[in-house]
Amino acid sequence: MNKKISMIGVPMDLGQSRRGVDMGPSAIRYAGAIEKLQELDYQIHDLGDIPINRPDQRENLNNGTNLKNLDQVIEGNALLADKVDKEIENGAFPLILGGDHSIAIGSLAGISKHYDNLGVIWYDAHGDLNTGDTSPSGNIHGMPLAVSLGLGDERLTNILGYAPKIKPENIVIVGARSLDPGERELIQNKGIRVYTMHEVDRMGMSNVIEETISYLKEKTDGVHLSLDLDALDPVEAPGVGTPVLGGLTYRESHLAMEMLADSELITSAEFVEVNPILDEKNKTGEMAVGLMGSLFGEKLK
Ligand SMILES: NC(=[NH2+])NCCC[C@H](N)C(=O)O
Ligand SMILES: [Mn+2]
Ligand SMILES: [Mn+2]
Repeated sequence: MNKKISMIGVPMDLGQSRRGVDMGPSAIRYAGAIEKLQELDYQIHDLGDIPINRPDQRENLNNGTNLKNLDQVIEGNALLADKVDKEIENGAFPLILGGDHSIAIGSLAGISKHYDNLGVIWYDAHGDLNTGDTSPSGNIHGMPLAVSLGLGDERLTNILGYAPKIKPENIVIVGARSLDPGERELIQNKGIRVYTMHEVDRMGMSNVIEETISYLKEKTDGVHLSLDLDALDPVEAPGVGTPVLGGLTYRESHLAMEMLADSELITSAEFVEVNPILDEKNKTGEMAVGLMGSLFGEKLK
């Protein structure tokens, strides 16, 4: 793995409706992310947080659409995309801390520029494959994967001036258990590979990740891990804004991260949706750091 990591916080909470997820980057740092990675011999450059324009009085600048806070989400993601782009150019591994999942729009915009066939592992209870037309909520954090496929509002899909960012056959979703009708249709039509909780239960995480690795290995030249903490079961990881029962365990997730570390496939990553206001003593932030450790090669022997 690239030993040079650039850490970028994105205190974004405008892609959804619950306050507090803007404190996610602080919670993850406070749980010891930098120390953990230093212990593993990485050289960490913490770039601090991207400034997010969050007026106290939420104006809901929808810009004539049903997408909540569209203007501010675009603004924040454009800044993030630029920063990520530059860090990769400098030879660093971008490690992005959220913030709600809408920030994957900016991450992927900045990352994918550098690859012909970027793979994406979307570790999430949700598909985040909605567009303005299919979204039940208007929350942009339910749309970043669709946006990255080039679907939805052009101001989102076109960040950094190109689209699409990724190809459907280069995506693997793991842990899904809440998919809206429009998302299911898209998965079918585009042939996106999804391991729902049903497959995880039947096959076991070990086989799921083994298949994921061999599926992506052949055709990608880099793989981004987008890890939404709500992939984990909310009994274990309560600090998330859109919890869904029946999720992945912390142990299972560790195994997944360890196998990904061994594969040496991952070239960028983000940890999103940690909401310390909804958490219990920063437990979810600590889990994010624990999983990060495994992803970056932490071993007991
Ligand atoms: N990143 C997330 N937690 N996304 C939750 C999305 C929930 C729902 N599918 C929606 O579109 O509103
Ligand atoms: Mn989710
Ligand atoms: Mn998500």
